[in-house]
Amino acid sequence: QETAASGSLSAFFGTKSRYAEVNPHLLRDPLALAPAASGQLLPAAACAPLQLRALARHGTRFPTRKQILRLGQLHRRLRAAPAPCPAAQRLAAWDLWYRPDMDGRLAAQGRRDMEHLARRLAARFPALSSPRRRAAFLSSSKHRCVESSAAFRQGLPPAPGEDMENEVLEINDKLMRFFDHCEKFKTCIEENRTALHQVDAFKNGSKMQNVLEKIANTLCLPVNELNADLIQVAFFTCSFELALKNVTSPWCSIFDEEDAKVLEYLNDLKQYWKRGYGYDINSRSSCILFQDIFQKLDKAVSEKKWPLTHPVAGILHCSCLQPVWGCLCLLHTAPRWLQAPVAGSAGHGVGEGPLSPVLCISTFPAGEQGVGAVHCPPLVPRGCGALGVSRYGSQKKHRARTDVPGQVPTGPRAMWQECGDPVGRGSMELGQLPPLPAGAAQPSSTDPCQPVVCFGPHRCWPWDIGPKILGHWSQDRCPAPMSLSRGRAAHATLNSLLKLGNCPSVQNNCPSLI
Ligand SMILES: O=P(O)(O)O[C@@H]1[C@@H](OP(=O)(O)O)[C@H](OP(=O)(O)O)[C@H](O)[C@H](OP(=O)(O)O)[C@H]1OP(=O)(O)O
Repeated sequence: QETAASGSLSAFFGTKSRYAEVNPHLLRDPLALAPAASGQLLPAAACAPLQLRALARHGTRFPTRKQILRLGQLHRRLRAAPAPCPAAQRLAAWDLWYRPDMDGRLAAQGRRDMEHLARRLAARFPALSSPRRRAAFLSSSKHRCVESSAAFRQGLPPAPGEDMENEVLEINDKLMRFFDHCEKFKTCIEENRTALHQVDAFKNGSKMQNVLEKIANTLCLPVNELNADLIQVAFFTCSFELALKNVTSPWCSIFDEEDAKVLEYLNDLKQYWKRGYGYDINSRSSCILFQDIFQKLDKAVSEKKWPLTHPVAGILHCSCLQPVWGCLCLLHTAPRWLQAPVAGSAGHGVGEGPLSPVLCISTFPAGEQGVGAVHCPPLVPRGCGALGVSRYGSQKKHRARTDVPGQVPTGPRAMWQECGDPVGRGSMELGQLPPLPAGAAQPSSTDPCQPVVCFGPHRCWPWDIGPKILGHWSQDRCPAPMSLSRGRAAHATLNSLLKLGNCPSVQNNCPSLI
């Protein structure tokens, strides 16, 4: 019965899915290459790859500290008052083997994931991974990513006569955890308590309440002792036990498929509003990585040198892959999400299954017609039409995106230009700014992460100098500019602006939150 439970739930684990979920053949043979998807345009055999940039999420990890502490809280509650319900008894007797210091660390399964991934990539691109060519590694500073990079290296053919220990591993959080370095993202989304208001609304809505009541009943607990976070961690534990130990945990037995859909939707909502199309800055925060990739690919294409430059593997987080996918228009798209009214309804808006862990892009030196960007299986793009392999040039310049957050990407818009547009949606024109005070930095025209404050449609300033510039403006004429009150930095700026009596009439460069 429990095996059946885990089997039917595993389609709803979202970002916590075990990797083989998207490629079930890997359960039988972890080195088997996925067959080409039907209709996929693969590079002609005559094409020789020039350069490979792979972005991969780290291998299977333990839960983060935050989730382990939540699980401990629920487990303690179940142990404190052994209930007459069999499910509660089973869970109380379950061995809580996670410790807070496991905090998202790479697990043994994660090391295998990465080694096997490298071996599959090497088999797919033999010319790029020959022993003569050393790979370079970029990694986020998180231990799970650093350890994943080492495991990935183990899977590549050893370079003869070279000391693998001395190979290049660059820890680069500006590229591999770009969201931590994007001021606008931090201000408007990360530190802004209202940015995920739809997630909070869903947690407190009727769909979630139904799940809470069912589980409370199953566990013989008062419903007011449960909440969405506790139920979610119980569900995550079901997924972690499957991914880490390949077992069906007793935690799975308290959920049925209807509950799983609601919990999948809850996780999807977080990803959508924090990493996906919910806000433009989510994908734009990845511009620095996006540009780095395409600049290096451009160089490889223009130089067409042989032997070729090193393949570069970047090991990072799901939270980084999703914005990059957003830039490339590869994320599961929004319409089904948005059809679901916000508070308390779900079901039909549920996401579309597990996210793929790897995006890799490579270029082929066959001239304009043959230059291609390859999205390694198992990435199945949604919402932008069939895209297994696409022309490099069109991928770079013409990925369709929408101007309306959360809607289906439709019209073509040059990503290059988007990444170079600091405010977006035409709300800033540098040429029309009033003169900057002596010594003040001009807002960068290429950094979408730089927060700016706008006064009037064409008067935008770097966040920190706005108040100084406008100190002389007239007082007492402004209604409270509510649009500025988002996020900690926004509050700080707003306070100083109000003291100065200025009238910030447009926006703080945060996306609209309603
Ligand atoms: O597991 P959670 O819920 O703690 O969320 C993880 C994040 O923790 P946070 O929400 O910031 O406390 C976590 O953030 P940190 O790297 O710990 O700052 C990651 O973003 C993680 O993604 P990945 O597994 O590293 O690819 C996140 O995992 P996903 O949400 O991508 O599954």
